Amino acid sequence: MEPIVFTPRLYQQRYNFVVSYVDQYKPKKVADLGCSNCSLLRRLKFCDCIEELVGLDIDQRLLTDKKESLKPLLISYLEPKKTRLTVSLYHGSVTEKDPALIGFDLITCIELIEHLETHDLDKFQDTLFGFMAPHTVLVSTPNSEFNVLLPNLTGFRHLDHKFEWTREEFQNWATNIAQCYNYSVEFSGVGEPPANAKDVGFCSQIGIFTRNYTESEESLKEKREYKHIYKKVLNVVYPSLQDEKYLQQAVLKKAISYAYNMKRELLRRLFPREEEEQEETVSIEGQNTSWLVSSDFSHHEPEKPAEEGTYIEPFLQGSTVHIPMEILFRNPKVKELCGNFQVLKRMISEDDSVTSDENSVLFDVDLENDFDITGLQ
Ligand SMILES: C[S@@+](CC[C@H](N)C(=O)[O-])C[C@H]1O[C@@H](n2cnc3c(N)ncnc32)[C@H](O)[C@@H]1O
Ligand SMILES: [Mg+2]
Repeated sequence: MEPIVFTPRLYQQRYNFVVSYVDQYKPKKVADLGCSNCSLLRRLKFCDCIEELVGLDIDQRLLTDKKESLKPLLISYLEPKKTRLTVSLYHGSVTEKDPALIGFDLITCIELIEHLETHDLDKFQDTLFGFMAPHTVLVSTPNSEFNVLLPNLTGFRHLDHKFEWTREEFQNWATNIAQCYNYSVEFSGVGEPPANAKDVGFCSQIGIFTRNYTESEESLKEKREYKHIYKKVLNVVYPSLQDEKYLQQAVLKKAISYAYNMKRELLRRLFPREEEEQEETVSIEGQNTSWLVSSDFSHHEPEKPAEEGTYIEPFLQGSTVHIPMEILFRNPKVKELCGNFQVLKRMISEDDSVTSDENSVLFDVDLENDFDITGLQ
């Protein structure tokens, strides 16, 4: 029998299933039970909707080894997300009740249940559906009917599996739970069988449980009072635009590079290099060329005064280029980040790396050396 090759790999298809669910339903609080080497968590941390991401596993060594991989990368500091993301890892058992896992929108259990002994499975289902009671649960487990297609397989797919269920067995288990804990359940899967063996079903079967009720504040309050028994292995808050420090960095990066480009454009227009001047003249032949400003910089005045003392065009005064803040606020990204003009003004004026007066960002220009204003260059 030919070995079956899944593309993408089967485990990736399971993760893709979860990520597609997250993309579609945008849960904010997500936990992965039996998170193992944290591979799924590493993918989920890029989902912008998630604000709290938690992993739980009974294997402490694995969590300790992998926790570094969940810390923010340099890019997270350079491009902070809009929402604040907290990532935590806990060492503990899915059979134990701990308030750290209540109030979640989504809890995933990917290839976990078949690793639990029957008495632990009973405790687990009460902990998950009765205590944690998230809005949605995704459970994946092997479909034993698919095993006939796996060459050389004797027994279970993994040495640590305590059972492998047919579709009927899994669906009976899931339907009973749904009834008992007031959830609805639907079934799906990943790992398509080959065309000539469609009747065996997916290689991994998946149950999607959705809670039918809204949990009361009173019930949540009661659960919050349970003793904490999981051991925290990691708790890290990602940089985000919710933090003033990172918001200011992002605003400055956008606003100052925009201001810098305007400065360059203004100087290019005031002091065109010979070849550029010719190019510009050729390209706009037959059109009005009066904007090609004279290089007599000392007499260059701002074009349109807005209110008294405020100018809405960049201008050169002496050897300083003024880029009025109103112009910076016209940049859509700057506007989106700041929300209002006063925030932009405050962020720019508070930062020591930017020279500004009340109304403008200022750039000093070395006119003699950088531009041919004397005709000697
Ligand atoms: C097959 S691995 C699943 C890995 C991961 N979910 C994935 O899809 O890549 C099963 C994981 O469940 C964990 N596990 C087993 N029993 C557990 C328990 N009682 N509580 C928490 N985790 C448990 C194991 O340590 C292991 O990391
Ligand atoms: Mg397994």
